Amino acid sequence: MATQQIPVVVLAGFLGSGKTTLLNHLLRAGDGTRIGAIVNDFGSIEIDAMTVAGQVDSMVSLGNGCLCCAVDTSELDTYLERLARPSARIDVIVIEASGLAEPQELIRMILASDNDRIVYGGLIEVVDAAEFESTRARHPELARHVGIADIVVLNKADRIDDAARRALRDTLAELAPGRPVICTAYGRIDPELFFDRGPGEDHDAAVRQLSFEDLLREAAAHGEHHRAHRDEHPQNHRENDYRDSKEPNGHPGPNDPNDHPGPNDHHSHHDPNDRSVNGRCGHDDCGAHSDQDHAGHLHAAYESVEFSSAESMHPRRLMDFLDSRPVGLYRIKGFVHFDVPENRQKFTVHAVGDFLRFYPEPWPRGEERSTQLVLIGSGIDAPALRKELDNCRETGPPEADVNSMWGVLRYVASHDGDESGDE
Ligand SMILES: Nc1nc2c(ncn2[C@@H]2O[C@H](COP(=O)(O)OP(=O)(O)OP(=O)(O)O)[C@@H](O)[C@H]2O)c(=O)[nH]1
Repeated sequence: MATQQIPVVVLAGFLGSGKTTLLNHLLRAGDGTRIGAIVNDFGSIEIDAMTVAGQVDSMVSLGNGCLCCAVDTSELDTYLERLARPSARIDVIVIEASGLAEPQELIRMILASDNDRIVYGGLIEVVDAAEFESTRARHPELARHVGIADIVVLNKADRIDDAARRALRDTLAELAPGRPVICTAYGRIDPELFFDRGPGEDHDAAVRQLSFEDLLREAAAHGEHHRAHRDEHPQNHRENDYRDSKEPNGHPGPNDPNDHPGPNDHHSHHDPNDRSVNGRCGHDDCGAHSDQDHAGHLHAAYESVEFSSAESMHPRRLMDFLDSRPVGLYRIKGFVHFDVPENRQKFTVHAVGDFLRFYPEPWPRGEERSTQLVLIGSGIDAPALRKELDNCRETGPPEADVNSMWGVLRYVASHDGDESGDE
């Protein structure tokens, strides 16, 4: 018998636009809505997954590489299956795409799933107010991503002035006609706009948080294994097979679309009916349906470099590296360990274009101090970047003193938006 289906919302947006920040806000402000998060990192060190894992128990990570290019979607199917299991009592599943993913490919995967407990819940496209126009000049396909969104979040509104904000709103309204454009700072949106469903009456507060370990245990109890799943459900794993939507009117859209322009809105831009007979998503402008043809995908032009070090980093040498980073190196994220008196916290670092911030916090109990960085860019020299970072390590007795921290401390900002850093 049909039960209410769980909406699967795709959270997309270019590198560093604020997807993880928004997701963490939803997880904190969800007001009892049980959110299952699936995080897709581009680099093999899963920085986003680590950040989100601190906020939510029901989180699974699809690391390394763009999910949109997965020829074998069984991993996604497996995770959707786990999160949608009635015992998980999840109200909504959010997939945070990598900053280079093609959202229409993710949508296609969700629509193609034969899991009848889930339903595609809409695309939220996060736009970096400070970077959008220059990024769009380099990647015109971003306009297409905005064009297929159900809700556009104009994030980092704090970084531009009123006139620029008005101009951007107009541009986005043109790119996504009829779709709501919501201006935010630090992704602080009203969760009601995204999630139609509050917790059901049968939701016992005591069991509200189900840990990922619980999900794994449950999976083990069911003898579930990635391969087993594939063997059991070979129909899930056809390659280049675009099935029709399982349920043409599958959107739950419990909200009155006139009340809440949420992604589950019946007027969603992605009505499953809006698909041609071969099951493709039906958008003329999608242009990237072949699993082999990713030349037009954003990530085709980008590569990621991972760097890890058990040794502490010399702050001045690291700042020299960051200050002289090549233009193509658009995104850096990770954690840095400095062995400097009074500065031995975990320094989370984010660079997005010219933007650079450090966020010092105590190291979580039991977490080994180390530096882990992911660098993402276009036309970058990976071996040279790794070598430069290697040179920032303190391989002998720590040389850095408090004074050498000044360069770093100039860029310290708190997570809640205290913008004290220089640019
Ligand atoms: N000033 C400002 N900074 C923001 C805002 N939202 C996010 N940031 C900062 O932007 C940086 C990147 O944010 P993330 O949430 O990690 O961005 P993302 O889209 O998940 O990044 P990728 O997954 O790498 O694509 C972090 O330093 C955030 O603190 C905002 O509204 N204003």
